[in-house]
Amino acid sequence: MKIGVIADDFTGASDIANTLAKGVEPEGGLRTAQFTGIPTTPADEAIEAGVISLKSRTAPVDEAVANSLRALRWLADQGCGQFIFKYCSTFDSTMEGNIGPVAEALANELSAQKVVFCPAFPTTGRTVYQGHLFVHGKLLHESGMENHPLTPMTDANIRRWLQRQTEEAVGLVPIDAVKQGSEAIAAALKSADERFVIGDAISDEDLLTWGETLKDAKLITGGSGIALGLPRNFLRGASPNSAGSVFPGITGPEAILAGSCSGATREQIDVHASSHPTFSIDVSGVMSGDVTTQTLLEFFETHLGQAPLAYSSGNPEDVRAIQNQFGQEEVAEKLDNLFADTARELVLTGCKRLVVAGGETSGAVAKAVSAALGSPAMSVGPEIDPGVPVLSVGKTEPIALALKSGNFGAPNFFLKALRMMEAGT
Ligand SMILES: Nc1ncnc2c1ncn2[C@@H]1O[C@H](COP(=O)(O)OP(=O)(O)OP(=O)(O)O)[C@@H](O)[C@H]1O
Ligand SMILES: O=C(O)[C@@H](O)C(=O)CO
Repeated sequence: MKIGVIADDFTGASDIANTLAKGVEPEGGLRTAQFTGIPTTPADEAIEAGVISLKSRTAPVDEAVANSLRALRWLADQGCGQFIFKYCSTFDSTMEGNIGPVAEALANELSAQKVVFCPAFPTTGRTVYQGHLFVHGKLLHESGMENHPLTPMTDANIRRWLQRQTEEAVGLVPIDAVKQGSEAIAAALKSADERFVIGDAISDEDLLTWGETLKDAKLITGGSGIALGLPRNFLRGASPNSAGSVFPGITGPEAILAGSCSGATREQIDVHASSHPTFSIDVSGVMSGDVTTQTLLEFFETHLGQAPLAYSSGNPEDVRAIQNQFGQEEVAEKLDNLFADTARELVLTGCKRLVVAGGETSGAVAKAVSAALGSPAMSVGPEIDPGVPVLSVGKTEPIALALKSGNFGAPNFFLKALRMMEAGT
């Protein structure tokens, strides 16, 4: 393995696995596998990029650090020489962490002198300018992310935000240096007094320049965009890598589960609901035990073949009200368990295509599904929408899985995902 990625959630892992598998023309991408948690056995030797999906974004700091270090050590054992700590393109974290403490631990373990932080992902509207994060041109804290149920982002100045989470001083490589090219970035990095440095980037071209600059960096941190230019560092001069280009279609029973409360997911639910059966999960009912896995399974069974969708997603006021009544962690845990148990039962009873929306929700579901199928490795198939590939899990009778980050995907994402799973490449 050449590149090892430690991703702090499952949709983020899928996102960067997609980027590494796709690469850019003419070189193409790397043979990439996404793992559910930290594998206990060595990886297939043909894999060039390994992405470990953790559920560490909102875990207690100590747990996030310990698991990230374990992941790093496993990836190092597989031969990786370069490591990426992948977090959200909206820098999802709290005042305490987990981005700062995890990055510190990884940097210390690798004795990395300079560590770049670049969440930019321009294709999905995330850009970093003068250390400020924008989402589709709006400052992060005015983009809707200020209402996130678990990690409300209330400051677009990510240099200041990261500084709250770490003892290391945090600097900036501004866009002027990036636009001048790789040598100017390298010089700016060298002359920066700080060990941690926010990297500006407002276009894919900027990210490719960063990729070239970071050719020999041991540790890089960011969104999936920062990986855009990395495969070509390994593949330049070789024939185009077509390893990931064949993905057999998977047909059969389908289900859609949405736990994300983001604006994009709620719009996708509305679009889907206009012509497909949907089940709105009553969260108070889940808390009281009136709504159970069985309730959801009955809904899916009744609507098999019609692209049925069950969702808990609510608007910010409803989410706040329910969290005030029952507690944020209690609600999240109950919903995660509900989605995980439902997914496990669905897969064990023949579901072949499963679409999931939301990072935490996807983590709970993907863990349950790969445990049910006895397979931690998922292979990366075609891209449905930017940042979301089709995955296949299981060796003999694989199922297709899509793990959609809350804010990603076109309004018709759910149907598109089910269709692409059938079509393959
Ligand atoms: N109606 C609801 N009320 C309160 N909390 C909810 C409700 N529906 C879902 N949640 C919780 O909100 C959280 C949503 O997080 P999740 O990571 O799944 O989505 P997201 O944050 O939009 O996605 P991403 O992390 O990919 O951006 C989960 O913990 C989920 O349990
Ligand atoms: O970077 C992103 O926005 C996504 O990959 C993500 O991390 C979603 O949870």
